[in-house]
Amino acid sequence: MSTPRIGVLALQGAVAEHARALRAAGAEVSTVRRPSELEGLDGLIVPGGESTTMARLAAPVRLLESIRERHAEGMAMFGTCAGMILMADQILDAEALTGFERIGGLDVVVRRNGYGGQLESFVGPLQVAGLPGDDTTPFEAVFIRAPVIESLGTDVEVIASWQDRPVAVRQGRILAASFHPELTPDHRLHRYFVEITAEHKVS
Ligand SMILES: NC(=O)CC[C@H](N)C(=O)O
Repeated sequence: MSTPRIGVLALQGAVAEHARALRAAGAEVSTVRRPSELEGLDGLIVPGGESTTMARLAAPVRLLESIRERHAEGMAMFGTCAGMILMADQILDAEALTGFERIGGLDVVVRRNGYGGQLESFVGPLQVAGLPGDDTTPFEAVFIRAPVIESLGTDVEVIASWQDRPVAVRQGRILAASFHPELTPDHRLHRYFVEITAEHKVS
């Protein structure tokens, strides 16, 4: 199987950390700032940061619409924190996103900042189902102004929960997490995404 090509949306947020983790997980990595840079990608990570800032920066070149189209054509997506917010079909407490185009496609309802503000950031050890290699060692998940997943559709599989609430989910070739998997040296979630991307690779 050839190496999957995975982009990292690089408008704002934890871009370099995702790129490093993806390379360590065996992908060929590039950054994406404009629609033409989505060409030939098998997968895309939309990082954490600030969903409102990303939506505003993407708007002039209609980048989020292009991501939605490329996903419909087969590109896998992994949204972390703000990235998950942009992929959610419904967002609560999202007045600041009103009028901005989003990606959508993930059948969940999320609440922005549902885990509180910056001072409520925390690290939670998670059991994540289906990770490549070892899925018994807890994954140290970093939550920063994280979104709460309030509800999910029947096609959405919960792969990790924190205090009885889902925090990582998969829906076909979409992976999403409330937390920041790129901020710790544990690359198992990135490897999992590389595997999903390779499974759905069209080229
Ligand atoms: N760490 C994060 O990505 C925070 C997300 C932020 N609360 C938002 O709405 O985009």
